[in-house]
Amino acid sequence: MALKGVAGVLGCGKMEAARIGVGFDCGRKCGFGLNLGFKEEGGERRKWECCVGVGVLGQRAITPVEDGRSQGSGLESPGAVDGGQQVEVKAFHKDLSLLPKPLSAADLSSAPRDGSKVRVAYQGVPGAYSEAAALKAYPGCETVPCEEFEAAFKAVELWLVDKAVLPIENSVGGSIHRNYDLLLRHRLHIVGEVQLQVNHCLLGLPGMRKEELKRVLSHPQALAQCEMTLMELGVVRVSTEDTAGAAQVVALNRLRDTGAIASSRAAEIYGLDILAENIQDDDDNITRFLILAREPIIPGNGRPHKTSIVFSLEEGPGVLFKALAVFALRDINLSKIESRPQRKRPLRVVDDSNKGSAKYFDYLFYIDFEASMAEPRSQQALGHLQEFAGFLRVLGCYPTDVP
Ligand SMILES: O=C(O)C(=O)C[C@]1(C(=O)O)C=C[C@@H](O)C=C1
Repeated sequence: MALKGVAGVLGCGKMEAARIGVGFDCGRKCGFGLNLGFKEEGGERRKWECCVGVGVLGQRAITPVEDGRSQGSGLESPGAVDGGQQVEVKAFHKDLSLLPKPLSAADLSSAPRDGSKVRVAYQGVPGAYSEAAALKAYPGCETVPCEEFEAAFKAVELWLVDKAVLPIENSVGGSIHRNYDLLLRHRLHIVGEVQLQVNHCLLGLPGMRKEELKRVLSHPQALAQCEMTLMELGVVRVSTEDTAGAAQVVALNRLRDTGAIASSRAAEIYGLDILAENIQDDDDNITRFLILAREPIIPGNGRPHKTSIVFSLEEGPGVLFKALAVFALRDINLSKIESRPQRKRPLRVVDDSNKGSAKYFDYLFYIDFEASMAEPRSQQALGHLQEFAGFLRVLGCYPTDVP
C-alpha cells in the first residue's frame, strides 16, 4: 500500500474559507479525508468547521459524507451536456472490474482488506505492557517491537506498520512527558485509547527466593509504582528501557541475585518464576495508552468520544482561565490537562523596557475533553479558543476506553 495523491482540499459546501484537508489512499485508489477549516465572519476567522469526505484519487470524484453535496464526480454520464452541446459518447471495451470500487464501511475498519493482520508498533520487547495494550485494542494483531518511542512513531510514518500504541499516563506515576513532546513533533493522529490494568510481578530465575535478590531491574515507571515492595526488599533499583526487557536481561544473563518487575506474560516468555504478584503500591494501577495512525478516524456520535488538543496562549492575566472557560461554558468535561515547555521558545522576555531581563517560562497546553468533534459544541468551543490561542492543533478524536 503506497501513499499517493494526498490531495489538499475535499469539497465541503458549508465552508467558506481557509480549509485544511487531508486525504489518504486506502489502497484501491480510494481515499478518505478529514477537512478542518475556518469560516470567515466579519473579516475575522471565527468558526471551526469539520467535515469528512470519501473519494476516488486521481479523479475528481469526491462525495462529502456530512453535507451530502457532491463536488463533481469527474465521471460524466453518457450524453452529458457540455457547454450546451450534446457530447458524443464513444463505445469502449474495457474490463470494468478494474475500475476502483466505491468505499464501504468495511474499508474504513481497522483490518487491512487483503486479510493480513493489522501491524501495531510498540516500545519494548515481547511481554511489555505496551504490547498487551496493542493486543487489547487489536486482538490477533501482529505486534512490532521498537527500541524507542520515536521509532514507533517513525514506523507508522514510513508505512512499516499500520498503528502505534504508546503509554501516555499512569494513575500512579503520572504523565509520560516524552510521548507528549513526540505527539507534537510528529504529524500522526490519535485514533483510540487503551486503559490497561497493570499488575506487576516480581520475577527471578527458577528456584530463586525474593529474599535472595540484591538488585531489581525494570522500567522507571514500574519501579516507581512498586516503591513500597522495593523498600521492604531493600534492593538496588536499576532502570531498563521496558519491563519485559528487564525480564529478558535476567533470563539471558542467568542473573541469580537479580529480579525483574514485569508482567506474568513476560515470566512465561522468558522462562522466569513469579516470586510475588500484584506488587504495585496501588491496586488501581492503570496505564492509559494512545493509538496513533496516519489517518484520523471519522468521529462518531454513538459512543462516548474524547478529543485531544494542544495549544499555546499569549501572556496575560487569566488567559488559562479563559481558555478553560470555553469548555465549561458548553458543559464539556475535561479529563486531562498537561503543560509542557515550548521547545522552540522555552523562555519569553516580558519587560522590553527593562533591558529584557525578566522572563517567563512559555508553555504548551495539552487537553483531553469528553466530547466528539462531530458535536457542534466541540466545534464552537475550539472556535472560541482559537480567538486567543496563538496556536491550536487537534491531535485526534476517538472513542473512550474503559479499564
Ligand atoms: O515497560 C513496559 O512494559 C511498558 O509498556 C511501558 C510502561 C510505561 O511506560 O509506563 C507501561 C506500563 C507500565 O506502567 C510500566 C511501563
